[in-house]
Amino acid sequence: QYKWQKNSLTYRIVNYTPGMSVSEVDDSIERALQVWAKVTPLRFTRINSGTADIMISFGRQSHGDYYPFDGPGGTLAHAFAPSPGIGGDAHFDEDENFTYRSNRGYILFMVATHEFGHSLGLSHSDDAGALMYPVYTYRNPDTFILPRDDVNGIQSLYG
Ligand SMILES: CC(C)C[C@H](C(=O)NO)C(=O)N[C@@H](CC(N)=O)C(=O)NCc1cccc(N)c1
Ligand SMILES: [Ca+2]
Ligand SMILES: [Zn+2]
Ligand SMILES: [Zn+2]
Repeated sequence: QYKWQKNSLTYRIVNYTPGMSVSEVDDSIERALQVWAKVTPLRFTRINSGTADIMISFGRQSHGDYYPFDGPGGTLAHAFAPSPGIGGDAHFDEDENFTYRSNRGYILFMVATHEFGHSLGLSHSDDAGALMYPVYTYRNPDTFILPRDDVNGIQSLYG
């Protein structure tokens, strides 16, 4: 299964990161999902208990799957391609400095939008301007526009 077979998906923010307020994390996650919803028929509904399609959590080092994080730097987060169970889930490396807007540290909104691309079935792009390019580059979250390569990628799956 390489994509979701339904357009209505649930998500749950399982825990939070100390460096940001609850509302900043909630807003970053919601806006990241909306980036993809805007260019597809996908719709995201938040639940606050039970198992969602997309379970979102922060963890460090070994955190319950076979892909332990690596401390500050290196891997910032990872997400699993669509499938039952862990598919769709997004994990963020607690040892990173995630921020709401400042360019010191990693903008959670940007990292989350990238990770949710994976959660929806996208792999990395070799287009250096793409959000799905493997390496993080700072972009102003207030003026962010989803690059054409990413729009084409997601619409080839859900257009
Ligand atoms: C092999 C993967 C587990 C690497 C991992 C990733 O791609 N996660 O989706 C990751 O954290 N990659 C780093 C690469 C790095 N350390 O620069 C990254 O920044 N990914 C998040 C990201 C966020 C926003 C934009 C882009 N292009 C990439
Ligand atoms: Ca790391
Ligand atoms: Zn993980
Ligand atoms: Zn990635």
